[in-house]
Formats: sequence, structure tokens, C-alpha cells
Amino acid sequence: MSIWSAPTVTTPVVATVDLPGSKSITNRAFILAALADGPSTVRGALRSRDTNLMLNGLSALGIGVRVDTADETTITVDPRPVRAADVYCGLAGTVMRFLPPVAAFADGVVGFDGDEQARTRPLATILDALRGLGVEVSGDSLPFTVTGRGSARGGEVTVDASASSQFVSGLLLSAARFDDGVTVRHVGPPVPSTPHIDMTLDMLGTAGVVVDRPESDVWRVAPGPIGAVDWEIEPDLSNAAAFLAAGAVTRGAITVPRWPATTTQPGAQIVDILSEMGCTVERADGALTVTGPDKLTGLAIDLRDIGELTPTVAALCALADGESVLSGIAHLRGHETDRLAALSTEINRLGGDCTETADGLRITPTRMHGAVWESYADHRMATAGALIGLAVQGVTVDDIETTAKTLPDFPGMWQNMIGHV
Ligand SMILES: O=C(O)C1=C[C@@H](OP(=O)(O)O)[C@@H](O)[C@H](O)C1
Ligand SMILES: C=C(OP(=O)(O)O)C(=O)O
Repeated sequence: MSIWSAPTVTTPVVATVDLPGSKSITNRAFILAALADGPSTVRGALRSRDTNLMLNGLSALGIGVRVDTADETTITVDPRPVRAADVYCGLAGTVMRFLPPVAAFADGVVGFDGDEQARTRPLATILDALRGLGVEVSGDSLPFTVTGRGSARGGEVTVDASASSQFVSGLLLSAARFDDGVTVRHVGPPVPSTPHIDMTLDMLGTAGVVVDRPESDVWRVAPGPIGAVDWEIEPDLSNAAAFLAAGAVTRGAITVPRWPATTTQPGAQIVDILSEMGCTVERADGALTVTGPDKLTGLAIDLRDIGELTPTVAALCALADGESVLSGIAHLRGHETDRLAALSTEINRLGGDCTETADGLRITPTRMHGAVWESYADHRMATAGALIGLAVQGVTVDDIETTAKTLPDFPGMWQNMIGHV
């Protein structure tokens, strides 16, 4: 773990930043490919800690995984019978929630473990759901085991998915391979990050799996094959957010090439947020450019659907003019770290003014000063620290390496974006 001096700029940052593939789309494509009725090729895949953990997990479970020798973002996945194995989840929500349903098809015991910090992330909902679908599961959090019998019954389960949309996505991705299919019924406070469930439905549809929605909060998948698809992965728009924000806070202009014309990625909503804060947005030749205003305005916004943008948005708000209120994000207390506590502690350590509310943050911009910004093993906390450091001298980010969770070389990309200052 190293301390990284965040570069500060006094002139606008103007650059083009090409982002690697989406974490969420890559890890869904890997699961669907592993359970498909033939080999699939995934092109433009993200290669980062979370996606490598998914590939390692699938490979341990006996799935054929071949990385193109000339291009590590092209991966061929060959479905094979699932076998007993040990799976390491790191801190990846998509791995700890999407792989246990796959393990239900194993021919023996699959042990799951992860980082120390992952042991407190919510998991009981999906493990209970698997029990309800006829699968033997020990434990309620990491570490736990799933004992497969080669196939699993399936049926209908009621879950409270208010802590994470990934419980629903995880069950639906494997649902068609259960003997009776799977019906998931959510009962409880609203499910967060529902656009990520829409992404799951969209990709299932591409693979030929129909998801019926007899009522809101009910998803029904009939048993049947999952079609092999050659997946082309879009750039990661949630990761793009931190870079676009760098243009926004420096009166600069950041261009992201290959910005999809339509997308299921919730991260795309950063564009509306930046525009509400005063930025100008233009599209040309498939690229998107955000230009920062003289001064960003604060905003009041419900981020329940797009919680993963919160660290970037909070950093922008700390540098804006006027108070901001971020709401609808109580579930962020169960993300990589308690993101509400982490953001308020770190913004306040720099002399900012951030208070936690029951379901979010209230941020009043102040003149901030340099200090150590702790990352809490959270990639988006680390990038938020880098963003504030662009405008505030003397910010050092602890454990910048944690950005490798979803970006293979964040410090290099950040420096290239800024150029030589
Ligand atoms: O399904 C996915 O790929 C994700 C769903 C969301 O999780 P939550 O519903 O737990 O917020 C999001 O925050 C996470 O980064 C990725
Ligand atoms: C919440 C996040 O990740 P995970 O997939 O580990 O839940 C995130 O990337 O912001």
C-alpha cells in the first residue's frame, strides 16, 4: 500500500480518455457465457481485479477460459460441467453474488471466501434464496459453502433485496439453468440500483432468456438454454465519471471516445448530473465531451438508482458553490466500505463540511486543505480523493492501488489525462 500525492492543477485539464470495458457488463457476460449452450467470445472485456477474480472463479469451477495471447481483453469461454472448487471473491460484489447460484450446479462442495472487509458485505439474502431453491448452503456471509448436486430444483423465492440489486441479478443470471426455472419476488423497502437489474434483463434477452414481469418486483424465468453470444463490452461509464469530473472541476474539457449512443449502464447518468451542475455536454463522432463551467453549482439529488456514482458526485459537491443534499443511498453502508461514513470523514479531514443523514450526505462547500485521504480499500473512494486533489493542494491518497478493483492503471491514466504540469 502506498501513499500517492494527488496532482493539483492550476490550468484547465483538457484531454481525451479512453476507458476500458464495463465491470458490470463484463462480469455478466462471463457468467452467461459460462452457462451457455456453446462457447462464447467476450471482446473488450475489462481486465481488473474484479473481472480477473470472476475469471479465476469460473476457471476453478471447471469452465474453460482462454485469453487471446495478442489481446488480453478478448476471452473465449467454454461451458463445461461445474465442479467442486474454492472460489476467492476479493471484495467484488458481482463475484460473491453472481457465482453462488452457478455453484449450485457443481458436483460437490464449493467454498467461497474473500477479503477481510468482504465478510461484512450483505450476502444472507441470496444465500437464503438459494436454500429456498433447494440448494445446500452453509453460512450467511463470507466464508460459506455451496454443496452442488450437479443440478438444482429452483422454484419461487421471496427476497428482501433492499440492500443490493445484485441479489436479484445474481439469481436471474443463472435462473434458466434451474430444473424448474426461478421466480424472484422482492418484498421490502425499494430495491436500489434497479438500472443494474435492467442491464441483467437486457443481457439475458440477448442470450435468448425471457424474463416475465407478472408484477412489479417479480421476475420469472422459465427453465431453458442460455444462448452463446459473442459479447462486445462497452467502455465503463461509472469509471468515466471520475475523469469527466476532472474536466468539470478545472474548467477543462474531457472527451471520452466510444460513448455508447444507448446503454443500460447507470453510470451514463453522470452526464445529466454534470450538466445540472453547470457543465456543457457535446457529442460528436461517437465521443462525448464535458466542459466545466466557471463554478459548479450544488445539487439536491436522489442517487438510489445510481449509488455507485456517489463518491464522484460527493467530491464534485465538495468543490461546488452552494449546499448539496444526496439522498436515497442508505444501502451504500454495505458497499466496499460504509461509503457515507467514509466520505464524510475524509471530506471533513480536508476541512470540508459533510454530514451523514439517515439515507445520504449533506455537503456544504468550504475552503479545503491538504491531508491524507484514506481509501478504505474502496476504489471509488480513492478516485474521489484524486478528484479533490486536482483542486486542493497537498492531498495524498492512501492505498491508490485499490483502484485496480475496476481500473488496471488509474494513476497512469490520471497522469496521462493531466499531462505534464
Ligand atoms: O450489478 C452490478 O453490476 C452492480 C450493481 C450495484 O450494486 P448495488 O445494488 O449493491 O448498489 C452497483 O452499485 C455495483 O457497483 C454494480
Ligand atoms: C459497489 C460497487 O461494487 P461491487 O460490484 O463490489 O458491489 C462499485 O463498484 O461501486
